[in-house]
Amino acid sequence: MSLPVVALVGRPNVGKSTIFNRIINSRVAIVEDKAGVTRDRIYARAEWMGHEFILIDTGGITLDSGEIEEQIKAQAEIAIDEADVIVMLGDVTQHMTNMDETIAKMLYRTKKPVILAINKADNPEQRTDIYDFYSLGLGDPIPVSGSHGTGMGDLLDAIVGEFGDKANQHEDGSIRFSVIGRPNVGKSSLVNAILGEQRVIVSNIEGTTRDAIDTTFTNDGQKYTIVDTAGIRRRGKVYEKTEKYSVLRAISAIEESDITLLVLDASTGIREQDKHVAGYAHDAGRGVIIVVNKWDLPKKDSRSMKDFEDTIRREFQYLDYAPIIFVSAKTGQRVPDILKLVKEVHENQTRRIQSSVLNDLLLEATRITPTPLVNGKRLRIYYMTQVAVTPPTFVVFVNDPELLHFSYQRFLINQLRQNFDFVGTPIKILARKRK
Ligand SMILES: Nc1nc2c(ncn2[C@@H]2O[C@H](COP(=O)(O)OP(=O)(O)OP(=O)(O)O)[C@@H](O)[C@H]2O)c(=O)[nH]1
Ligand SMILES: Nc1nc2c(ncn2[C@@H]2O[C@H](COP(=O)(O)OP(=O)(O)OP(=O)(O)O)[C@@H](O)[C@H]2O)c(=O)[nH]1
Repeated sequence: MSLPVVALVGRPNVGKSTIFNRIINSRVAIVEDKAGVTRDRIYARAEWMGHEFILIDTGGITLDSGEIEEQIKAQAEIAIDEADVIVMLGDVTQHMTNMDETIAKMLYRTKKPVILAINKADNPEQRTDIYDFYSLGLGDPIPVSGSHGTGMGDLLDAIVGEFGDKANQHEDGSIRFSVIGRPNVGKSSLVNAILGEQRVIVSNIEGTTRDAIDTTFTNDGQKYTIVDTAGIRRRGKVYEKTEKYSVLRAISAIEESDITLLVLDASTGIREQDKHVAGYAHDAGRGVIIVVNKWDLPKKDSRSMKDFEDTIRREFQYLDYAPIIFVSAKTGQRVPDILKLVKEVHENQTRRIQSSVLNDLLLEATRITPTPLVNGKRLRIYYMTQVAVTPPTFVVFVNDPELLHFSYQRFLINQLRQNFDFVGTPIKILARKRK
């Protein structure tokens, strides 16, 4: 479930974003760039030889003010705090600089694996020039050329070679959820309100590699883990005030959870930044619950809740599956219902439907709404089966996958939602050609 995080660091202009884009583009097929969701280019999922990971370009996270020196120090700190593997980039055309030494010195402090890659080694002579960089004391430098793409395989092999067995870390039967939202919506207050009623089993356990703090407790016989409360309780570093960093923090919390609570503030309404955070929650394919906090504040009448709900549905159309709950961390109103909802969504996202039942549904659905005719060719659906949970993923075997357009896919998803409880979870449909 949780993916390893790889961070790129290096002084300005060494080619971090070029290398970043190279690594991303090596697996274009997996990127799902959804329209309407703002993408931050500092973060992406990547894949090499079957190993999936998260790549961060720390160069994209800059402080509002500060000298270059301070900027790169903050970037190196982010890598040290967030990553499982750090890649330090140098530039062979500029040789080794004082700034490279400064970064290297910071990286000595970490126990995490550091890989040294030297960029702009575009030709054989330059590839021998990289040996200067041995004196950084970070091991064998790997020559790469972001613009030509050479050496990328060696770099990626070295990166994935450092991944431990991270995927099997969280198999303790607990439902993992994260609490995300823009600053000041009341995330910490909510976490405290939820925890206030619980007997916390384990708290403040440092993540194995990341500098994250998870909290585990049992409620009504079910174990829960709140992921990454470190990101919620400020640790007081300068870069934590930057928006890109808080987005990054939210993203790693989402990636490590089954369910994400997206917190909105009833007293301020929906802001642009809420939409960015919501987009990431949706993209990850996990369960989502929209929590409208500070419900004690607005003046209310019988329509207030419905009105707010309508606004949410309009602003976050892609989150149409997410239930909405109105709470107050301050008064405790409906706070106990949050965990009930988390448990329910978890049941839904792990729900498995038998193929025979699915095919009865398919028969009925295609009877009500016949499959479309596309350029004179009719889509034929032969069979449907569930292949995965979290999120529930269904494969439909068809005569021609190109004929299964978004609207009919949408129709099938709606049929599934009408017949089974999938509240809180996205549903994926994949088309395969029947042989
Ligand atoms: N010759 C050569 N130029 C490169 C290579 N990779 C990147 N460059 C160039 O180096 C410059 C800086 O590249 P970026 O990827 O923007 O560098 P960066 O480290 O992200 O820079 P900051 O955003 O300032 O941190 C650009 O002009 C690139 O075209 C390479 O492999 N060979
Ligand atoms: N009236 C009211 N105030 C609340 C409620 N929840 C939180 N607040 C207040 O809102 C402010 C922000 O709450 P926090 O819990 O610190 O918010 P946060 O989202 O963790 O903030 P950041 O750490 O900045 O991301 C504080 O002054 C809280 O007392 C609520 O339900 N009702």
